[in-house]
Amino acid sequence: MWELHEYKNQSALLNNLTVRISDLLCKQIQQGGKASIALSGGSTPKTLYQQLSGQSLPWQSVIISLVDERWVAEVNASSNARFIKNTLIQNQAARAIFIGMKTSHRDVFAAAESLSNILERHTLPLDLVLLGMGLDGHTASLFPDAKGLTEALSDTCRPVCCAIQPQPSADDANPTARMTLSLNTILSASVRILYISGAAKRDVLEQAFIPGSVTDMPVRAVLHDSQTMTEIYYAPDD
Ligand SMILES: O=C(O)[C@H](O)[C@@H](O)[C@H](O)[C@H](O)COP(=O)(O)O
Repeated sequence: MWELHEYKNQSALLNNLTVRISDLLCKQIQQGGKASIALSGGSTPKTLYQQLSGQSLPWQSVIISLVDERWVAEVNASSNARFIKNTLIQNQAARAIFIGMKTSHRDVFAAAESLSNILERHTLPLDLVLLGMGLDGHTASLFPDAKGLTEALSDTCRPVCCAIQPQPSADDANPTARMTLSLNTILSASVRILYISGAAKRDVLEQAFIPGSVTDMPVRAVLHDSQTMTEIYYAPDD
Protein backbone atom coordinates (compact mmCIF):
# COMPACT_ATOMS: atom_id res chain seq x y z
CA MET A 1 0.00 0.00 0.00
CA TRP A 2 1.10 3.56 -0.67
CA GLU A 3 0.13 7.18 -0.27
CA LEU A 4 1.13 9.52 -3.08
CA HIS A 5 2.23 13.07 -2.26
CA GLU A 6 2.48 15.01 -5.54
CA TYR A 7 3.94 18.52 -5.66
CA LYS A 8 3.91 21.16 -8.40
CA ASN A 9 7.68 21.70 -8.17
CA GLN A 10 10.81 20.48 -6.44
CA SER A 11 10.92 23.38 -4.00
CA ALA A 12 7.51 22.53 -2.53
CA LEU A 13 8.41 18.83 -2.31
CA LEU A 14 11.79 19.51 -0.71
CA ASN A 15 10.35 21.85 1.92
CA ASN A 16 7.69 19.30 2.89
CA LEU A 17 10.03 16.31 2.85
CA THR A 18 12.69 18.14 4.86
CA VAL A 19 10.08 18.89 7.54
CA ARG A 20 8.74 15.31 7.40
CA ILE A 21 12.18 13.78 7.98
CA SER A 22 13.32 16.40 10.53
CA ASP A 23 10.17 15.93 12.61
CA LEU A 24 10.51 12.14 12.43
CA LEU A 25 14.12 12.27 13.64
CA CYS A 26 13.32 14.64 16.53
CA LYS A 27 10.32 12.58 17.64
CA GLN A 28 12.28 9.32 17.52
CA ILE A 29 15.21 10.82 19.47
CA GLN A 30 12.81 12.24 22.10
CA GLN A 31 11.16 8.83 22.46
CA GLY A 32 14.12 6.50 22.13
CA GLY A 33 17.27 8.54 22.56
CA LYS A 34 18.43 7.95 18.98
CA ALA A 35 17.23 7.60 15.40
CA SER A 36 18.48 5.21 12.74
CA ILE A 37 17.94 6.02 9.05
CA ALA A 38 19.03 4.21 5.88
CA LEU A 39 19.41 6.44 2.82
CA SER A 40 19.67 5.96 -0.92
CA GLY A 41 22.37 7.27 -3.18
CA GLY A 42 21.89 8.19 -6.81
CA SER A 43 21.28 11.85 -7.76
CA THR A 44 17.67 12.68 -6.89
CA PRO A 45 18.15 13.26 -3.13
CA LYS A 46 21.18 15.60 -3.45
CA THR A 47 19.32 18.85 -2.68
CA LEU A 48 17.23 17.14 0.00
CA TYR A 49 20.38 16.00 1.79
CA GLN A 50 21.95 19.45 1.47
CA GLN A 51 18.80 21.03 2.97
CA LEU A 52 18.68 18.44 5.78
CA SER A 53 22.34 19.06 6.61
CA GLY A 54 21.47 22.61 7.68
CA GLN A 55 18.64 21.58 10.02
CA SER A 56 19.30 22.21 13.69
CA LEU A 57 18.67 18.70 15.08
CA PRO A 58 20.41 16.49 17.70
CA TRP A 59 22.39 14.94 14.86
CA GLN A 60 24.85 13.34 17.30
CA SER A 61 21.97 10.93 18.10
CA VAL A 62 21.29 10.06 14.46
CA ILE A 63 22.78 6.92 12.89
CA ILE A 64 22.96 7.28 9.11
CA SER A 65 23.44 4.12 7.02
CA LEU A 66 22.91 3.17 3.38
CA VAL A 67 20.11 1.41 1.55
CA ASP A 68 22.71 0.20 -0.92
CA GLU A 69 26.26 0.75 -2.14
CA ARG A 70 28.18 0.31 -5.31
CA TRP A 71 31.14 -1.98 -4.59
CA VAL A 72 33.77 0.68 -5.18
CA ALA A 73 36.23 2.54 -2.95
CA GLU A 74 34.87 5.64 -1.24
CA VAL A 75 37.17 7.85 -3.32
CA ASN A 76 35.31 6.67 -6.41
CA ALA A 77 32.83 9.26 -7.71
CA SER A 78 30.06 6.64 -7.81
CA SER A 79 30.36 5.74 -4.13
CA ASN A 80 27.12 6.32 -2.20
CA ALA A 81 29.11 6.79 1.01
CA ARG A 82 31.04 9.59 -0.70
CA PHE A 83 27.74 11.12 -1.95
CA ILE A 84 26.13 11.06 1.52
CA LYS A 85 29.26 12.47 3.22
CA ASN A 86 29.52 15.27 0.64
CA THR A 87 25.86 16.27 0.76
CA LEU A 88 24.29 15.33 4.12
CA ILE A 89 27.09 14.82 6.66
CA GLN A 90 28.06 18.47 6.57
CA ASN A 91 27.12 21.64 8.51
CA GLN A 92 24.77 20.80 11.43
CA ALA A 93 24.60 17.15 10.35
CA ALA A 94 28.39 16.74 10.46
CA ARG A 95 27.89 15.34 13.98
CA ALA A 96 25.79 12.38 12.76
CA ILE A 97 27.14 8.83 13.05
CA PHE A 98 27.73 7.23 9.63
CA ILE A 99 27.90 3.49 9.03
CA GLY A 100 28.80 2.58 5.45
CA MET A 101 28.59 -0.70 3.56
CA LYS A 102 31.87 -0.97 1.62
CA THR A 103 34.31 -3.40 3.28
CA SER A 104 37.81 -4.52 2.30
CA HIS A 105 36.42 -7.68 0.65
CA ARG A 106 37.15 -7.60 -3.09
CA ASP A 107 34.14 -9.82 -3.78
CA VAL A 108 30.82 -8.31 -2.68
CA PHE A 109 29.31 -11.79 -2.25
CA ALA A 110 32.08 -12.67 0.24
CA ALA A 111 31.30 -9.49 2.23
CA ALA A 112 27.56 -10.01 2.69
CA GLU A 113 27.50 -12.19 5.82
CA SER A 114 29.94 -10.20 7.98
CA LEU A 115 28.48 -6.87 6.84
CA SER A 116 24.99 -8.15 7.61
CA ASN A 117 26.06 -8.84 11.20
CA ILE A 118 27.56 -5.36 11.55
CA LEU A 119 24.45 -3.65 10.17
CA GLU A 120 22.17 -5.79 12.34
CA ARG A 121 24.13 -4.78 15.44
CA HIS A 122 24.57 -1.08 14.71
CA THR A 123 21.65 0.10 12.55
CA LEU A 124 18.54 -1.96 13.38
CA PRO A 125 15.75 -1.25 14.05
CA LEU A 126 15.44 1.28 11.24
CA ASP A 127 13.21 4.29 11.92
CA LEU A 128 13.30 5.47 8.30
CA VAL A 129 14.33 4.12 4.94
CA LEU A 130 14.52 6.58 2.04
CA LEU A 131 14.28 4.90 -1.36
CA GLY A 132 14.72 6.04 -4.94
CA MET A 133 13.67 4.29 -8.13
CA GLY A 134 15.30 3.74 -11.49
CA LEU A 135 13.54 3.84 -14.87
CA ASP A 136 13.85 0.04 -14.94
CA GLY A 137 11.77 -0.24 -11.77
CA HIS A 138 14.66 -1.03 -9.42
CA THR A 139 14.80 0.34 -5.92
CA ALA A 140 17.75 0.17 -3.57
CA SER A 141 19.95 -2.21 -5.57
CA LEU A 142 17.12 -4.65 -6.18
CA PHE A 143 17.64 -4.69 -9.94
CA PRO A 144 15.43 -6.63 -12.37
CA ASP A 145 16.70 -10.16 -13.04
CA ALA A 146 19.94 -9.47 -11.15
CA LYS A 147 22.18 -12.19 -9.70
CA GLY A 148 21.29 -12.35 -6.00
CA LEU A 149 17.81 -10.85 -6.48
CA THR A 150 15.89 -14.00 -5.53
CA GLU A 151 17.59 -14.18 -2.13
CA ALA A 152 17.28 -10.42 -1.58
CA LEU A 153 13.53 -10.57 -2.25
CA SER A 154 12.91 -13.75 -0.29
CA ASP A 155 10.56 -13.38 2.69
CA THR A 156 12.66 -15.99 4.48
CA CYS A 157 15.84 -13.98 3.82
CA ARG A 158 17.64 -13.68 7.14
CA PRO A 159 20.61 -11.48 6.15
CA VAL A 160 20.16 -7.74 6.60
CA CYS A 161 21.96 -7.12 3.34
CA CYS A 162 22.61 -9.08 0.16
CA ALA A 163 25.10 -8.95 -2.69
CA ILE A 164 23.75 -8.10 -6.13
CA GLN A 165 25.28 -8.27 -9.60
CA PRO A 166 22.99 -6.35 -11.99
CA GLN A 167 22.58 -7.60 -15.55
CA PRO A 168 24.35 -5.66 -18.33
CA SER A 169 21.98 -3.18 -19.95
CA ALA A 170 21.87 -0.70 -22.82
CA ASP A 171 22.78 2.01 -20.27
CA ASP A 172 25.53 0.02 -18.59
CA ALA A 173 27.35 -2.80 -20.35
CA ASN A 174 29.52 -3.54 -17.30
CA PRO A 175 27.45 -2.77 -14.19
CA THR A 176 29.20 -2.48 -10.83
CA ALA A 177 28.44 -5.14 -8.24
CA ARG A 178 26.42 -3.78 -5.35
CA MET A 179 25.35 -4.44 -1.80
CA THR A 180 21.71 -3.82 -0.92
CA LEU A 181 19.45 -4.03 2.10
CA SER A 182 17.22 -7.05 1.67
CA LEU A 183 13.52 -6.51 1.00
CA ASN A 184 12.75 -7.80 4.50
CA THR A 185 15.04 -5.18 6.04
CA ILE A 186 13.56 -2.41 3.88
CA LEU A 187 10.03 -3.43 4.86
CA SER A 188 11.03 -3.58 8.56
CA ALA A 189 11.62 0.19 8.76
CA SER A 190 9.01 2.10 10.76
CA VAL A 191 8.67 4.72 8.01
CA ARG A 192 9.34 4.13 4.31
CA ILE A 193 9.62 6.98 1.83
CA LEU A 194 10.04 6.69 -1.95
CA TYR A 195 11.30 9.95 -3.47
CA ILE A 196 11.18 10.28 -7.26
CA SER A 197 11.34 13.17 -9.72
CA GLY A 198 10.43 13.69 -13.35
CA ALA A 199 7.67 12.66 -15.74
CA ALA A 200 9.50 9.55 -16.97
CA LYS A 201 9.64 8.11 -13.43
CA ARG A 202 6.02 9.08 -12.88
CA ASP A 203 5.12 6.86 -15.86
CA VAL A 204 7.24 4.01 -14.44
CA LEU A 205 5.45 4.45 -11.13
CA GLU A 206 2.08 4.00 -12.86
CA GLN A 207 3.36 0.71 -14.28
CA ALA A 208 4.58 -0.34 -10.84
CA PHE A 209 1.14 0.39 -9.35
CA ILE A 210 -0.20 -2.40 -11.55
CA PRO A 211 0.32 -5.75 -9.80
CA GLY A 212 2.74 -7.89 -11.77
CA SER A 213 6.17 -9.47 -11.88
CA VAL A 214 8.40 -8.37 -9.03
CA THR A 215 11.54 -9.67 -10.71
CA ASP A 216 10.72 -7.40 -13.68
CA MET A 217 9.98 -4.40 -11.41
CA PRO A 218 11.36 -4.99 -7.89
CA VAL A 219 9.88 -1.67 -6.66
CA ARG A 220 6.52 -3.50 -6.82
CA ALA A 221 7.64 -5.64 -3.86
CA VAL A 222 7.82 -2.44 -1.79
CA LEU A 223 4.71 -0.70 -3.12
CA HIS A 224 2.42 -3.74 -2.95
CA ASP A 225 3.49 -4.82 0.54
CA SER A 226 0.16 -5.09 2.38
CA GLN A 227 1.60 -4.68 5.89
CA THR A 228 3.37 -1.33 5.68
CA MET A 229 2.81 1.98 3.94
CA THR A 230 5.11 3.54 1.37
CA GLU A 231 4.96 7.35 1.38
CA ILE A 232 5.68 8.44 -2.20
CA TYR A 233 6.98 11.96 -2.76
CA TYR A 234 6.84 13.08 -6.39
CA ALA A 235 7.41 16.32 -8.28
CA PRO A 236 8.18 17.00 -11.95
CA ASP A 237 11.73 18.06 -12.76
CA ASP A 238 12.11 21.82 -12.51
O1 LIG B 1 22.80 3.42 -5.52
C1 LIG B 1 21.85 3.92 -6.12
O2 LIG B 1 21.89 4.33 -7.30
C2 LIG B 1 20.53 4.15 -5.42
O3 LIG B 1 20.45 3.72 -4.19
C3 LIG B 1 19.44 3.74 -6.35
O4 LIG B 1 18.49 2.85 -5.87
C4 LIG B 1 18.78 5.04 -6.75
O5 LIG B 1 17.90 5.45 -5.72
C5 LIG B 1 18.05 4.88 -8.05
O6 LIG B 1 18.94 4.31 -8.99
C6 LIG B 1 17.59 6.27 -8.55
O7 LIG B 1 18.75 7.01 -8.83
P1 LIG B 1 18.63 8.54 -9.29
O8 LIG B 1 18.13 9.30 -8.09
O9 LIG B 1 20.05 8.92 -9.66
O10 LIG B 1 17.67 8.59 -10.44
